[in-house]
Amino acid sequence: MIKVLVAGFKGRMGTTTTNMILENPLFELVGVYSTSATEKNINEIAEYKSENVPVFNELEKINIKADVWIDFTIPGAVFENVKFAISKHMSPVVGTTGLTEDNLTELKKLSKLEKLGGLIAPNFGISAVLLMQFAQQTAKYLPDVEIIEMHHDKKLDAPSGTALNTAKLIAKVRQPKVQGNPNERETLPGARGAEFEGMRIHSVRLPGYVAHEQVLFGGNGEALTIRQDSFDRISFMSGVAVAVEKIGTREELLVGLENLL
Ligand SMILES: NC(=O)C1=CN([C@@H]2O[C@H](COP(=O)(O)OP(=O)(O)OC[C@H]3O[C@@H](n4cnc5c(N)ncnc54)[C@H](O)[C@@H]3O)[C@@H](O)[C@H]2O)C=CC1
Ligand SMILES: O=C(O)C1=N[C@H](C(=O)O)C[C@H](O)C1
Repeated sequence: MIKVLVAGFKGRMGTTTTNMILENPLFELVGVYSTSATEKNINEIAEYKSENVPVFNELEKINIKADVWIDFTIPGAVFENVKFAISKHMSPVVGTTGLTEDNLTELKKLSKLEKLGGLIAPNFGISAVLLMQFAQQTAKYLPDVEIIEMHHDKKLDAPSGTALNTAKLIAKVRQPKVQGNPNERETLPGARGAEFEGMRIHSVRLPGYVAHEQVLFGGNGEALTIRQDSFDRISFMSGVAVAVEKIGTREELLVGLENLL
């Protein structure tokens, strides 16, 4: 069985992930971590009363060994968490957003030194992975593009990791260009959204939403819109399970679930 630790286990994604790990016969939950936890064992939580899994609320006090460290925490914590996991030879499987390019470079270096597989996935949902691939393909032919991401109103970061990654993938293949009227002027600041390499990214936050993205392409007298919707956090779980199963066969840190599919 693959031994798993879930960091951020009390959060929206952490709870769904903890349940998935407990239900999957290939996985064994050997520890959970959250800085906000007050319990010593997960069985103090009514929903998990028949389980026996230690709870940690400080990184340095984590004294168990897992094969895989799953991280769904917060942008401000993920870098230190992943460095810790790698130093203890636990393969990181990370959904938390907010890692910078410099962070990624350092984590890749550490994984290589440790000869340890790991995955950072901006999105574990297959619909989002496909959307990013289709968008990258489309941008070769329709370079005028705007991205709209829509999320629940508890989300901390904007734009979403998925939207930023979509823009990065598109930027790799499209001719650099600044879109819109060169003389355009915002009469309300922010009206044109965030700018990434000439593309605009718009972030919507509303109750009732989970995670959604539209990529809009415009051409001469035509347009193409690509959209994906995660209506439920269960949509991310098959991607997380694939990553946990396969990451032990790798010896480097990968970015993007498509590398394991
Ligand atoms: N890659 C993907 O497919 C997905 C990624 N996400 C990302 O995952 C992250 C978590 O999202 P949610 O579960 O919605 O957030 P959440 O706010 O519900 O959960 C975060 C949890 O982390 C805990 N936490 C805070 N600091 C911590 C630390 N230093 N160490 C351990 N735990 C800590 C909090 O107490 C909280 O319980 C976000 O960055 C989000 O963008 C969310 C959904 C899918
Ligand atoms: O915070 C979320 O909910 C999500 N975060 C990730 C992101 O920022 O792209 C993945 C998904 O969009 C859900």
